[in-house]
Amino acid sequence: MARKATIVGGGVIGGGWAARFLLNGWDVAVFDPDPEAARKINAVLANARLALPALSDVPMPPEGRLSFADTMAEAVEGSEYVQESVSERIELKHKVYAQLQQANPGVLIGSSTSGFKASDLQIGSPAPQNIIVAHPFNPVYLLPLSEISGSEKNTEATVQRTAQIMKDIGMFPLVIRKEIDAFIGNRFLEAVWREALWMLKDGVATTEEIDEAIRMGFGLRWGQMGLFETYRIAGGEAGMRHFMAQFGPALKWPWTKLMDVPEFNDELVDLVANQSDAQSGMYGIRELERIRDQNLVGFLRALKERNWGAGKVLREHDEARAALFHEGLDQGPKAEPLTLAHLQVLPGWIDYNGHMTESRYYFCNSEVADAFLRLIGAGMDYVEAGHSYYSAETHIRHLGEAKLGDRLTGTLQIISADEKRFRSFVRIMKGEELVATIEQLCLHVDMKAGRTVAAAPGVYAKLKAIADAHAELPLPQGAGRAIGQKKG
Ligand SMILES: NC(=O)C1=CN([C@@H]2O[C@H](COP(=O)(O)OP(=O)(O)OC[C@H]3O[C@@H](n4cnc5c(N)ncnc54)[C@H](O)[C@@H]3O)[C@@H](O)[C@H]2O)C=CC1
Ligand SMILES: C[N+](C)(C)CC(=O)CC(=O)[O-]
Repeated sequence: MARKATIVGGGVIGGGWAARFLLNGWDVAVFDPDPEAARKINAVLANARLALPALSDVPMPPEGRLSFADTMAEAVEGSEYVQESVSERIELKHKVYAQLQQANPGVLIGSSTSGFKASDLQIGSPAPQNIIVAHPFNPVYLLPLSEISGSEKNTEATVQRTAQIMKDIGMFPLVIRKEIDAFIGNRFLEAVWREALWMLKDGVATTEEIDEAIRMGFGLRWGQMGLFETYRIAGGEAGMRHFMAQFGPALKWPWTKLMDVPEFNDELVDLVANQSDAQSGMYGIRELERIRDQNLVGFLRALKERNWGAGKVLREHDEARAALFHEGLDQGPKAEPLTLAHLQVLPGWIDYNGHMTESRYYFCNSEVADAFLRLIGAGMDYVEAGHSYYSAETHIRHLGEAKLGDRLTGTLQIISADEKRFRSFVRIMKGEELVATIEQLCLHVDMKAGRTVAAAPGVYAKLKAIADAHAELPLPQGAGRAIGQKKG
């Protein structure tokens, strides 16, 4: 049965949380008295469906069920976790916790608050130990950070449970070691924000110039290394100590107006809002969200390739999902093709013809073949020890169409095998429909010597057992075929 999360407050952040939980397979019940809430959440969800699955080639679990509740009690019934995302008003948050805890006394409540401490949120609660901060960053469905901040009333077990829930939905829980207003991220962002407002107010720069200064330069650095690792490199070979020696004195120079705040009045609001309209008003907000999401997906995927920073979190989440997805795939030799992969057609797999692009058929075959190699004991350990199977020849037949979101299954039949090679026949199925077949000859190679050799006895024994079982099957239709062309 799917796990259930409750989202109270379905605005910008609640919508993002709902999308993250749903796309990770949780059922989600939303409570928000705003009559527009369902429309807004569905708009966020539509963008999230385009973006989140595109981070990975590992399929997401089946999407959870989204429901909108008429009361908070209904929303929280049977729920494992509540993410409170109502407006940033402490008395409103207190009111919400009172209702939630009355309806479901033991439920764990994480707050999206941008700055209230857990001990502020817990005031007046009969069960303060169950209220904790889980502060996300927008867009919640793409950015992994969730700052977990508890008070002395929270037990370590509660902190760890919240952190585990965040991990389960692909986030990076950063447990804050001391209670402070605004945690780490917003304390930092607030400093940057104040400086930006001063520069606007003083006529030093426009909103656009400030954004260019960030996105053309240090913003790119921060996304992958943060502040300290970046400055360590800036110290040259002598590293951080040299950096400190050179730039330490600047702490006393008048570089910043941080100690003061510009007056918050209509004039300042107009200045910022008008310049922002001039800079970006040609895009709708949902359109800007999609642009942002696509940029983030590309950036995050690049980090994942390098297993670095946020990319590492994505990779770990992929591995956890892949393990779940492929659970139970290990199969003994039987006179039937082995079902070895479950795949989902992702946004990046679609070509200009609106269906799965050619190279992904080869990718699907690789997923099936790699699962087969693991099954016979020729996985990564075997490769690292110096032996592997190389593809020598491949023939793909496209028999149907795979479209965005389709779930595909890959089966493999061994047509023939000996110590040095095997010939496989992979079927890519969409339900009962045969979408493609991929026939391949693989050679067993000593990677160092660069030549074919006999497989290790243990590997060959497993391969042979499967090949013997499959010898009872009829030769698949289309096996051994060359490209056919009817004379017209
Ligand atoms: N917008 C942002 O960039 C971020 C906001 N946050 C925090 O997330 C929380 C929500 O902020 P946003 O989503 O930006 O605000 P928002 O204004 O977009 O959404 C707030 C939602 O709460 C709903 N609401 C009001 N009273 C309610 C009640 N009694 N029960 C249920 N729902 C109720 C409103 O109808 C609205 O849909 C705040 O605590 C904020 O500090 C955290 C990270 C980033
Ligand atoms: C502006 N803000 C304080 C609501 C920002 C956040 O809380 C985090 C974010 O997404 O930048």
